[in-house]
Amino acid sequence: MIRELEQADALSLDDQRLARRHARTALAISGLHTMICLFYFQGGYMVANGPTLAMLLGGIWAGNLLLTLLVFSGRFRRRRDPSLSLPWNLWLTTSMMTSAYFMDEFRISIAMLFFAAMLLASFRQSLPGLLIMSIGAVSGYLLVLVLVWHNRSVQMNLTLEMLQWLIFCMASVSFVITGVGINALRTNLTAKNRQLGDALMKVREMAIRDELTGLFNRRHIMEVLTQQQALAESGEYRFAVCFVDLDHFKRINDRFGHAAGDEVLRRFAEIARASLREADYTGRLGGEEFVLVLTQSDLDGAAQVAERLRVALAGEDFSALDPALSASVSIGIAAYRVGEELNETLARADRCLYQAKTRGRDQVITEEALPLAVPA
Ligand SMILES: Nc1nc2c(ncn2[C@@H]2O[C@H](COP(=O)(O)OP(=O)(O)OP(=O)(O)O)[C@@H](O)[C@H]2O)c(=O)[nH]1
Repeated sequence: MIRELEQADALSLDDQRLARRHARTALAISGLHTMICLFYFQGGYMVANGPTLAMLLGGIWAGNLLLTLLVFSGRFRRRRDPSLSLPWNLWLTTSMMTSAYFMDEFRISIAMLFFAAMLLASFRQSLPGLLIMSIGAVSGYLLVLVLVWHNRSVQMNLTLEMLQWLIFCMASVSFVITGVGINALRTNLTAKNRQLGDALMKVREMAIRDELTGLFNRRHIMEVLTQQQALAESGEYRFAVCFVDLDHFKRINDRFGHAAGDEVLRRFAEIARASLREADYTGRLGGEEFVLVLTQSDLDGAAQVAERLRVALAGEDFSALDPALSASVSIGIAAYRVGEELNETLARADRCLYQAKTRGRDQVITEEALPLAVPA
C-alpha cells in the first residue's frame, strides 16, 4: 500500500520541477541564439567587431545565469509564477532585439527566435502576460529598425523592413491567441490535477482507516508492524504490541442496542487516541478487538500506557447513552524480540490477552506474567 501511495505522490505535479525545466528550456533557446550570432559573425553578416560581440554575449549570459540562479534557489516557489516566465521572456526578447541591431538584412531571422520564447511562456502566462511580451517584442523590433535606419540608413530597404515588421506583428498576434489557448488548457489540467490529488487523499484515507472509529484498519496496522520490525532489526529500536479487547461487548449490544455498542467503540477510539503519543499507532482489527503499536517502548512503558487506557475507559461516563452503561477492556502486551517473526510477538500478546480474560477481565497482562509453558 505504502509503495502504491508513493507512486501516486510521484504523479502529482511539482511546481519547482517545472520551473527548473522552464529555465533549462530558456537556456536552450538562448544557446541557439548565441550559436546563430556566432555563425552570422563568422559569415560576416554582423555589423560588430569581436569585442562588441563578446560583450553582447557576455551580458546576455550574465542575465541568463542570474535568472537561472533565482529559479533554482527556489525563492519564488510559493509565488504565482515560480518559473519567472515573464522576466525570462523579456530578457530573451531583449537579447534577441539587441543582437538584431548588429545584424544586416538577416536581422528578422534572429527576431523570429522570439516565437520560441513566446511558446515557452504560454505554459505559464495568460492573456495580460502574453500581450506584454508581444507588445514588448513588436515595439522592440520597431526600435531596432529605427535605430538601424537612423545610424546606418544606407544599408536599409525601408519598404522591405516595414513589411517584415508587419509580418512579425501579425505572427505575434497569432502567437498570443495560440498562447491563450495553451494556457487555458494548462490551467484546466492543473485544476483537474488538484481535484485528482484531493480524491487520491480521500481514497488513501479510506484505504487505511476503519470507517466506524477512524483508527487504522487491520491491513495498515500490519504494514506498520512490518516497518517497526525492520526498524528494530536495523538498530537500537524497540516496540511493544498491545492487544485490546472490550469486555462482554456482546452483552452491551444485547442490552443497550447496536447503536450504543457502536458509540462505545467510537468513544474507546477517542480515548485511545488521547492516551497515546503522536508516534504510536492504534488500529482496529475488527469487531471489538484493537491493537496498539507503541514505538520506542519496552514492556514496562507499554504496561503504563495500557493501564492508563484501561482506567480511562472504566471511568468514562456513558450516562448520556444509558445510566447503567459502562465498559472495560482487557489488554495483553508483548515486546518485539530482535530476530523473531512478527507472528511470534503477536501470538504472545494474544496469549496475554487470553490470560487477562480468564483472570477476570478489566486488567492488563504483560508477557512477563505469562507462565513459561503456555502452549502456542
Ligand atoms: N455494535 C457493534 N458490535 C459489534 C461490531 N463488530 C462486532 N460486534 C459485536 O461484538 C460482539 C463480540 O462478542 P464476543 O466475541 O462474544 O466477545 P465479548 O462479548 O466482548 O466477550 P469477551 O471478549 O469474552 O469479553 C459480537 O456480538 C459482535 O456482533 C460493531 O462494529 N459494532
